[in-house]
Amino acid sequence: MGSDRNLRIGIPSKGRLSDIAGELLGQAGLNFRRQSRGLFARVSGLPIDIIFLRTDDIPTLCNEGAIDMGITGSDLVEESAVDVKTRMKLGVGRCRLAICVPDNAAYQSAADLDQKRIASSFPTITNTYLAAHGASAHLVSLSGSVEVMIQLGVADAIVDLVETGSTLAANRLRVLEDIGSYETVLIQNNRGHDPDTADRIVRRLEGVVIARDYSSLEYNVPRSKLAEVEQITPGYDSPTVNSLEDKNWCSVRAMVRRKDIIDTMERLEAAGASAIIETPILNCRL
Ligand SMILES: Nc1ncnc2c1ncn2[C@@H]1O[C@H](COP(=O)(O)OP(=O)(O)OP(=O)(O)O)[C@@H](O)[C@H]1O
Ligand SMILES: O=P(O)(O)OC[C@H]1O[C@H](OP(=O)(O)OP(=O)(O)O)[C@H](O)[C@@H]1O
Ligand SMILES: [Mg+2]
Repeated sequence: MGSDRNLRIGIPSKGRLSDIAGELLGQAGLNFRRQSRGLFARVSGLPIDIIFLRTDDIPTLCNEGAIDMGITGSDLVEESAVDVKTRMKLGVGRCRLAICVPDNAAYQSAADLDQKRIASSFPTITNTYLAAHGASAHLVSLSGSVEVMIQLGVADAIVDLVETGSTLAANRLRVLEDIGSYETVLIQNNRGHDPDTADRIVRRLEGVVIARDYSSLEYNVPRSKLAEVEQITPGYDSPTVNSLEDKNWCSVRAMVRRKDIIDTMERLEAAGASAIIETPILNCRL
Protein backbone atom coordinates (compact mmCIF):
# COMPACT_ATOMS: atom_id res chain seq x y z
CA MET A 1 0.00 0.00 0.00
CA GLY A 2 2.97 2.29 0.64
CA SER A 3 1.06 4.78 2.77
CA ASP A 4 2.63 6.62 5.71
CA ARG A 5 -0.64 6.86 7.62
CA ASN A 6 -4.02 5.19 7.78
CA LEU A 7 -6.93 6.34 5.63
CA ARG A 8 -9.14 8.65 7.71
CA ILE A 9 -12.91 8.49 7.44
CA GLY A 10 -14.92 11.20 9.22
CA ILE A 11 -18.37 10.23 10.49
CA PRO A 12 -20.95 12.16 12.57
CA SER A 13 -20.19 12.01 16.30
CA LYS A 14 -23.84 12.65 17.23
CA GLY A 15 -27.20 13.46 15.69
CA ARG A 16 -29.44 11.40 13.42
CA LEU A 17 -26.68 10.37 10.99
CA SER A 18 -24.34 9.08 13.68
CA ASP A 19 -25.91 5.64 14.16
CA ILE A 20 -26.75 5.34 10.46
CA ALA A 21 -23.11 5.86 9.46
CA GLY A 22 -21.75 3.50 12.13
CA GLU A 23 -24.21 0.77 11.11
CA LEU A 24 -23.37 1.04 7.41
CA LEU A 25 -19.64 0.82 8.07
CA GLY A 26 -20.20 -2.12 10.43
CA GLN A 27 -22.18 -4.00 7.79
CA ALA A 28 -19.38 -3.30 5.32
CA GLY A 29 -17.02 -5.14 7.66
CA LEU A 30 -15.32 -2.10 9.20
CA ASN A 31 -15.20 -3.03 12.87
CA PHE A 32 -14.28 -0.33 15.36
CA ARG A 33 -15.08 0.50 18.92
CA ARG A 34 -15.76 4.05 19.99
CA GLN A 35 -14.60 4.71 23.53
CA SER A 36 -17.03 6.82 25.51
CA ARG A 37 -16.59 10.41 24.25
CA GLY A 38 -13.64 9.30 22.12
CA LEU A 39 -13.17 11.17 18.86
CA PHE A 40 -11.02 8.57 17.16
CA ALA A 41 -11.18 4.79 16.58
CA ARG A 42 -8.94 2.31 14.77
CA VAL A 43 -10.58 -0.17 12.38
CA SER A 44 -9.48 -3.72 13.12
CA GLY A 45 -7.50 -5.42 10.37
CA LEU A 46 -7.64 -2.51 7.92
CA PRO A 47 -5.42 0.60 7.49
CA ILE A 48 -8.32 2.88 8.42
CA ASP A 49 -9.05 5.31 11.28
CA ILE A 50 -12.54 6.61 12.03
CA ILE A 51 -12.75 10.23 13.21
CA PHE A 52 -15.95 11.40 14.95
CA LEU A 53 -16.87 14.94 13.88
CA ARG A 54 -19.79 17.35 13.68
CA THR A 55 -21.89 16.40 10.63
CA ASP A 56 -21.76 19.92 9.20
CA ASP A 57 -17.96 20.18 9.57
CA ILE A 58 -17.30 16.99 7.58
CA PRO A 59 -17.35 18.55 4.05
CA THR A 60 -14.91 21.32 5.06
CA LEU A 61 -12.58 18.99 6.96
CA CYS A 62 -12.56 16.59 4.01
CA ASN A 63 -11.71 19.42 1.62
CA GLU A 64 -8.94 20.59 3.97
CA GLY A 65 -7.42 17.10 4.01
CA ALA A 66 -7.93 16.50 7.75
CA ILE A 67 -9.96 13.44 6.70
CA ASP A 68 -9.71 11.60 3.38
CA MET A 69 -13.33 10.48 3.20
CA GLY A 70 -16.49 11.35 5.10
CA ILE A 71 -20.11 10.44 5.61
CA THR A 72 -22.48 13.42 5.76
CA GLY A 73 -25.61 14.94 4.19
CA SER A 74 -25.47 16.05 0.54
CA ASP A 75 -27.27 19.22 1.69
CA LEU A 76 -24.27 20.06 3.89
CA VAL A 77 -21.84 19.30 1.06
CA GLU A 78 -23.70 21.70 -1.23
CA GLU A 79 -24.01 24.37 1.47
CA SER A 80 -20.29 24.28 2.26
CA ALA A 81 -19.52 24.78 -1.45
CA VAL A 82 -16.26 22.84 -1.25
CA ASP A 83 -14.62 20.87 -4.03
CA VAL A 84 -15.02 17.25 -2.85
CA LYS A 85 -16.16 14.22 -4.84
CA THR A 86 -19.38 12.40 -3.95
CA ARG A 87 -18.25 8.76 -4.24
CA MET A 88 -21.69 7.32 -3.57
CA LYS A 89 -25.20 7.95 -2.30
CA LEU A 90 -25.92 5.83 0.73
CA GLY A 91 -29.70 5.48 0.29
CA VAL A 92 -30.49 6.79 3.80
CA GLY A 93 -31.16 10.15 5.49
CA ARG A 94 -33.40 11.31 2.67
CA CYS A 95 -34.92 14.76 3.12
CA ARG A 96 -35.70 17.86 1.10
CA LEU A 97 -34.93 21.53 1.56
CA ALA A 98 -37.89 23.83 1.17
CA ILE A 99 -38.92 27.46 1.42
CA CYS A 100 -41.73 27.55 3.98
CA VAL A 101 -44.19 30.28 4.90
CA PRO A 102 -47.11 30.56 7.34
CA ASP A 103 -50.13 28.43 6.38
CA ASN A 104 -52.27 31.51 5.85
CA ALA A 105 -49.71 33.70 4.04
CA ALA A 106 -50.56 34.83 0.52
CA TYR A 107 -47.10 34.25 -1.03
CA GLN A 108 -47.36 32.26 -4.26
CA SER A 109 -43.75 31.80 -5.31
CA ALA A 110 -40.16 32.51 -4.29
CA ALA A 111 -40.22 35.75 -6.29
CA ASP A 112 -42.79 37.11 -3.80
CA LEU A 113 -40.09 36.97 -1.10
CA ASP A 114 -38.04 39.76 -2.67
CA GLN A 115 -36.75 42.09 0.08
CA LYS A 116 -38.24 39.86 2.82
CA ARG A 117 -36.41 38.31 5.78
CA ILE A 118 -35.62 34.59 5.56
CA ALA A 119 -34.22 32.50 8.41
CA SER A 120 -32.15 29.43 7.52
CA SER A 121 -29.18 27.22 8.34
CA PHE A 122 -28.57 27.07 4.59
CA PRO A 123 -27.75 30.67 3.57
CA THR A 124 -25.61 29.73 0.57
CA ILE A 125 -28.13 27.39 -1.04
CA THR A 126 -30.96 29.82 -0.22
CA ASN A 127 -29.23 32.83 -1.76
CA THR A 128 -28.30 30.91 -4.90
CA TYR A 129 -31.87 29.66 -5.29
CA LEU A 130 -33.45 33.06 -4.70
CA ALA A 131 -31.06 34.77 -7.12
CA ALA A 132 -32.06 32.24 -9.80
CA HIS A 133 -35.73 32.98 -9.10
CA GLY A 134 -35.60 36.75 -9.25
CA ALA A 135 -35.60 37.53 -5.53
CA SER A 136 -33.10 39.00 -3.13
CA ALA A 137 -33.81 38.57 0.57
CA HIS A 138 -32.26 39.44 3.91
CA LEU A 139 -30.84 36.15 5.23
CA VAL A 140 -30.86 35.45 8.98
CA SER A 141 -28.37 32.65 9.44
CA LEU A 142 -29.07 30.25 12.34
CA SER A 143 -27.97 26.77 13.35
CA GLY A 144 -31.31 25.29 14.47
CA SER A 145 -34.93 25.71 15.63
CA VAL A 146 -35.53 27.62 12.43
CA GLU A 147 -39.29 26.90 12.23
CA VAL A 148 -40.05 29.06 15.28
CA MET A 149 -38.43 32.17 13.77
CA ILE A 150 -41.54 33.43 11.99
CA GLN A 151 -43.52 33.28 15.23
CA LEU A 152 -40.70 35.12 17.00
CA GLY A 153 -40.86 37.89 14.42
CA VAL A 154 -37.33 37.19 13.19
CA ALA A 155 -38.34 36.27 9.63
CA ASP A 156 -41.18 36.28 7.08
CA ALA A 157 -40.21 32.88 5.68
CA ILE A 158 -37.76 30.07 6.43
CA VAL A 159 -35.68 27.60 4.45
CA ASP A 160 -35.25 24.31 6.26
CA LEU A 161 -35.11 20.54 5.88
CA VAL A 162 -38.41 18.70 5.66
CA GLU A 163 -38.76 14.98 6.10
CA THR A 164 -42.19 13.94 7.40
CA GLY A 165 -43.54 17.50 7.52
CA SER A 166 -44.54 17.18 11.18
CA THR A 167 -42.37 20.10 12.33
CA LEU A 168 -43.99 22.31 9.68
CA ALA A 169 -47.49 21.24 10.72
CA ALA A 170 -46.72 21.83 14.40
CA ASN A 171 -45.62 25.38 13.57
CA ARG A 172 -48.49 26.07 11.13
CA LEU A 173 -46.22 26.44 8.13
CA ARG A 174 -46.57 25.23 4.53
CA VAL A 175 -44.07 24.53 1.76
CA LEU A 176 -43.97 27.39 -0.74
CA GLU A 177 -41.32 25.84 -3.02
CA ASP A 178 -38.97 22.86 -2.89
CA ILE A 179 -35.32 23.76 -3.38
CA GLY A 180 -33.85 20.26 -3.63
CA SER A 181 -33.71 16.65 -2.45
CA TYR A 182 -30.82 15.35 -0.39
CA GLU A 183 -29.51 12.18 1.26
CA THR A 184 -26.53 10.80 3.12
CA VAL A 185 -23.42 10.48 0.95
CA LEU A 186 -19.83 9.23 1.07
CA ILE A 187 -17.44 11.99 0.02
CA GLN A 188 -13.72 12.00 -0.74
CA ASN A 189 -11.26 14.82 -1.33
CA ASN A 190 -9.07 15.18 -4.40
CA ARG A 191 -5.76 14.51 -2.65
CA GLY A 192 -5.90 10.79 -3.44
CA HIS A 193 -4.54 9.40 -0.15
CA ASP A 194 -4.37 5.57 -0.30
CA PRO A 195 -6.71 5.21 -3.30
CA ASP A 196 -6.76 1.39 -3.09
CA THR A 197 -8.19 1.37 0.43
CA ALA A 198 -10.62 4.18 -0.50
CA ASP A 199 -11.90 2.18 -3.50
CA ARG A 200 -12.20 -0.91 -1.32
CA ILE A 201 -14.46 0.97 1.08
CA VAL A 202 -16.62 2.17 -1.81
CA ARG A 203 -17.00 -1.39 -3.17
CA ARG A 204 -17.88 -2.70 0.28
CA LEU A 205 -20.45 0.01 0.90
CA GLU A 206 -21.95 -0.51 -2.56
CA GLY A 207 -22.55 -4.16 -1.62
CA VAL A 208 -24.37 -3.13 1.55
CA VAL A 209 -26.38 -0.28 0.01
CA ILE A 210 -27.60 -2.36 -2.96
CA ALA A 211 -28.42 -5.27 -0.64
CA ARG A 212 -30.56 -2.98 1.52
CA ASP A 213 -32.58 -1.93 -1.52
CA TYR A 214 -33.14 -5.36 -3.04
CA SER A 215 -34.56 -8.77 -2.13
CA SER A 216 -34.00 -12.03 -3.93
CA LEU A 217 -37.17 -13.51 -5.41
CA GLU A 218 -37.34 -17.17 -6.40
CA TYR A 219 -40.26 -18.88 -8.13
CA ASN A 220 -41.29 -21.72 -10.42
CA VAL A 221 -42.97 -21.05 -13.73
CA PRO A 222 -43.98 -23.04 -16.83
CA ARG A 223 -41.30 -22.64 -19.54
CA SER A 224 -44.00 -21.36 -21.89
CA LYS A 225 -44.43 -18.33 -19.59
CA LEU A 226 -40.71 -17.60 -19.13
CA ALA A 227 -40.52 -14.70 -21.58
CA GLU A 228 -43.50 -13.04 -19.91
CA VAL A 229 -42.22 -13.34 -16.32
CA GLU A 230 -38.72 -12.22 -17.34
CA GLN A 231 -40.33 -8.90 -18.23
CA ILE A 232 -41.73 -8.70 -14.69
CA THR A 233 -38.41 -9.62 -12.99
CA PRO A 234 -35.60 -8.55 -15.33
CA GLY A 235 -33.18 -8.80 -12.34
CA TYR A 236 -30.23 -6.51 -11.59
CA ASP A 237 -28.40 -7.76 -14.69
CA SER A 238 -30.57 -10.68 -15.80
CA PRO A 239 -32.49 -13.41 -13.92
CA THR A 240 -30.97 -16.86 -13.27
CA VAL A 241 -33.02 -19.67 -14.79
CA ASN A 242 -32.62 -23.32 -13.71
CA SER A 243 -34.27 -26.48 -15.03
CA LEU A 244 -36.68 -28.45 -12.89
CA GLU A 245 -37.23 -32.21 -13.03
CA ASP A 246 -40.46 -31.57 -14.91
CA LYS A 247 -39.04 -30.30 -18.20
CA ASN A 248 -42.06 -28.08 -18.79
CA TRP A 249 -41.21 -26.01 -15.70
CA CYS A 250 -38.22 -23.95 -14.62
CA SER A 251 -37.08 -22.10 -11.52
CA VAL A 252 -36.20 -18.40 -11.73
CA ARG A 253 -34.15 -16.28 -9.32
CA ALA A 254 -33.91 -12.49 -9.68
CA MET A 255 -33.15 -9.40 -7.61
CA VAL A 256 -36.18 -7.16 -7.12
CA ARG A 257 -36.38 -3.73 -5.47
CA ARG A 258 -37.83 -4.20 -2.01
CA LYS A 259 -40.43 -1.51 -2.49
CA ASP A 260 -41.78 -3.41 -5.53
CA ILE A 261 -41.83 -6.89 -3.95
CA ILE A 262 -45.53 -7.31 -3.11
CA ASP A 263 -46.67 -5.89 -6.41
CA THR A 264 -44.18 -8.10 -8.28
CA MET A 265 -45.32 -11.24 -6.43
CA GLU A 266 -48.91 -10.52 -7.39
CA ARG A 267 -48.01 -9.98 -11.03
CA LEU A 268 -45.94 -13.19 -11.11
CA GLU A 269 -48.78 -15.20 -9.58
CA ALA A 270 -51.23 -13.78 -12.12
CA ALA A 271 -48.78 -14.75 -14.89
CA GLY A 272 -48.73 -18.41 -13.74
CA ALA A 273 -45.76 -18.54 -11.34
CA SER A 274 -45.94 -20.55 -8.10
CA ALA A 275 -43.80 -21.20 -4.99
CA ILE A 276 -42.77 -17.52 -5.00
CA ILE A 277 -40.32 -16.88 -2.16
CA GLU A 278 -38.68 -13.62 -1.06
CA THR A 279 -35.29 -13.82 0.65
CA PRO A 280 -33.49 -10.77 2.06
CA ILE A 281 -29.98 -10.04 0.79
CA LEU A 282 -27.44 -9.04 3.45
CA ASN A 283 -24.57 -8.14 1.18
CA CYS A 284 -23.64 -8.56 -2.46
CA ARG A 285 -20.99 -8.02 -5.14
CA LEU A 286 -22.38 -7.41 -8.60
N1 LIG B 1 -35.72 15.22 9.20
C1 LIG B 1 -34.48 15.64 9.04
N2 LIG B 1 -34.14 16.80 9.57
C2 LIG B 1 -32.88 17.24 9.49
N3 LIG B 1 -31.89 16.58 8.87
C3 LIG B 1 -32.19 15.43 8.29
C4 LIG B 1 -33.47 14.89 8.35
N4 LIG B 1 -33.45 13.72 7.73
C5 LIG B 1 -32.21 13.54 7.30
N5 LIG B 1 -31.41 14.58 7.61
C6 LIG B 1 -29.99 14.70 7.32
O1 LIG B 1 -29.28 14.76 8.56
C7 LIG B 1 -28.41 15.90 8.56
C8 LIG B 1 -28.34 16.45 9.96
O2 LIG B 1 -27.52 15.62 10.67
P1 LIG B 1 -27.04 15.98 12.13
O3 LIG B 1 -25.97 15.01 12.46
O4 LIG B 1 -26.78 17.44 12.27
O5 LIG B 1 -28.31 15.51 12.95
P2 LIG B 1 -29.29 16.31 13.86
O6 LIG B 1 -30.09 15.21 14.49
O7 LIG B 1 -30.03 17.29 13.04
O8 LIG B 1 -28.34 16.98 14.93
P3 LIG B 1 -28.54 18.37 15.70
O9 LIG B 1 -29.25 17.99 16.92
O10 LIG B 1 -27.16 18.84 15.91
O11 LIG B 1 -29.37 19.25 14.81
C9 LIG B 1 -29.00 16.86 7.58
O12 LIG B 1 -28.02 17.73 7.07
C10 LIG B 1 -29.61 15.95 6.54
O13 LIG B 1 -28.63 15.58 5.59
O1 LIG C 1 -40.22 17.11 8.54
P1 LIG C 1 -39.77 16.58 9.88
O2 LIG C 1 -39.82 15.09 9.93
O3 LIG C 1 -40.50 17.21 11.01
O4 LIG C 1 -38.19 16.89 10.05
C1 LIG C 1 -37.65 18.17 9.82
C2 LIG C 1 -37.14 18.80 11.06
O5 LIG C 1 -36.08 18.03 11.66
C3 LIG C 1 -34.89 18.82 11.74
O6 LIG C 1 -34.73 19.42 12.97
P2 LIG C 1 -33.88 18.78 14.14
O7 LIG C 1 -34.68 17.69 14.79
O8 LIG C 1 -32.57 18.34 13.59
O9 LIG C 1 -33.72 19.96 15.13
P3 LIG C 1 -32.78 21.26 14.96
O10 LIG C 1 -33.65 22.32 14.33
O11 LIG C 1 -32.39 21.59 16.35
O12 LIG C 1 -31.63 20.88 14.09
C4 LIG C 1 -35.08 19.86 10.67
O13 LIG C 1 -34.27 21.00 10.91
C5 LIG C 1 -36.54 20.16 10.73
O14 LIG C 1 -36.83 21.06 11.77
MG1 LIG D 1 -30.80 19.22 13.16
